[in-house]
Amino acid sequence: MNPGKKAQLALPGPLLLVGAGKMGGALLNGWLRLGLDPSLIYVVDPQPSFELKTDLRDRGIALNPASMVQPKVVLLAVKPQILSGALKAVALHVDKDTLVISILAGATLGALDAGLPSRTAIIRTMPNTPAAIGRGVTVMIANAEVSPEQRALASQLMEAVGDVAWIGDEALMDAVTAVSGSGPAYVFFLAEALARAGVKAGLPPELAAQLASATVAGAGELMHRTGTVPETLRKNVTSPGGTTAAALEILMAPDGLEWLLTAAVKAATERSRELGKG
Ligand SMILES: NC(=O)C1=CN([C@@H]2O[C@H](COP(=O)(O)OP(=O)(O)OC[C@H]3O[C@@H](n4cnc5c(N)ncnc54)[C@H](OP(=O)(O)O)[C@@H]3O)[C@@H](O)[C@H]2O)C=CC1
Ligand SMILES: O=C(O)[C@@H]1CCC=N1
Repeated sequence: MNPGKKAQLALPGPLLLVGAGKMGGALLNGWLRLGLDPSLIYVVDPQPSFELKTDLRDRGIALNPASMVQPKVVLLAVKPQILSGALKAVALHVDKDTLVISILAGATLGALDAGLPSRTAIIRTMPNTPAAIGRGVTVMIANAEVSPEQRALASQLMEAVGDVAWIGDEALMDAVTAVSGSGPAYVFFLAEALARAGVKAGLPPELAAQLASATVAGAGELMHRTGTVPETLRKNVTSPGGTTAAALEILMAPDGLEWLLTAAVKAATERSRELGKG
């Protein structure tokens, strides 16, 4: 995380978070870590768990308020399957000065616009859960109603929790979702699978899990901190004729990991397109 961004994180008015689940909660955690004023945050989540209620109360954040000042930003973080119902509720809180930011997989700018008052400023984004620790990456696209100030505000909010990339072609959003939105799950599965492989190679389960988690986390951190491309880092581990080369012969075979990831990303891209069709 860039500590220089911390002091700049401020809102021009209230932010309404609609859906405080895994991703909405991750963004909320990221913003609060950076000192965003909790009194400006309102959360709507119809059936909050005891933990969520307690957590928000302890942080001084209003949950399901009976009334609120018109928000400057509405962050829509519900499941795509309930989009139309959620938009009906959100529309009540939207006026010409409100920026609606959606993080929903598949939900197009057109679909969002159709459920909101005409000429609503909308930004479609795809974040990921490392945002909770300021290490996410978010891809964004704005509709024509978004002002330069609203665009800057959205950048500021998402840059506060990681990297940001703006795109101009919405069709890319499905593949973006498949690579970075879902991507953390692939990496966590790599840690799970590596641990299980270690057990099959004879390691005690606890040690295998420790080694696999520390290796995935350490490798990611090394790439992050050095800024070195992954190919170079991989080659640095691979001694000619050594153990890594023996493993990579399997992983880099035509039907190896890249083949599997290509199929996985294709499946996720197609699923994102399907979600967009409702
Ligand atoms: N998880 C991830 O890594 C990422 C998710 N996304 C997107 O984020 C969105 C949320 O996903 P995720 O956080 O995983 O899902 P969650 O189910 O964890 O979060 C959704 C939250 O919305 C609540 N909710 C249900 N109905 C309403 C409503 N009418 N109004 C307000 N809140 C409501 C749910 O409550 P309850 O549980 O009681 O139903 C839940 O707390 C999805 O659209 C997904 O595509 C995007 C990038 C990454
Ligand atoms: O699995 C999903 O549909 C969401 C979108 C990206 C990550 N989680």
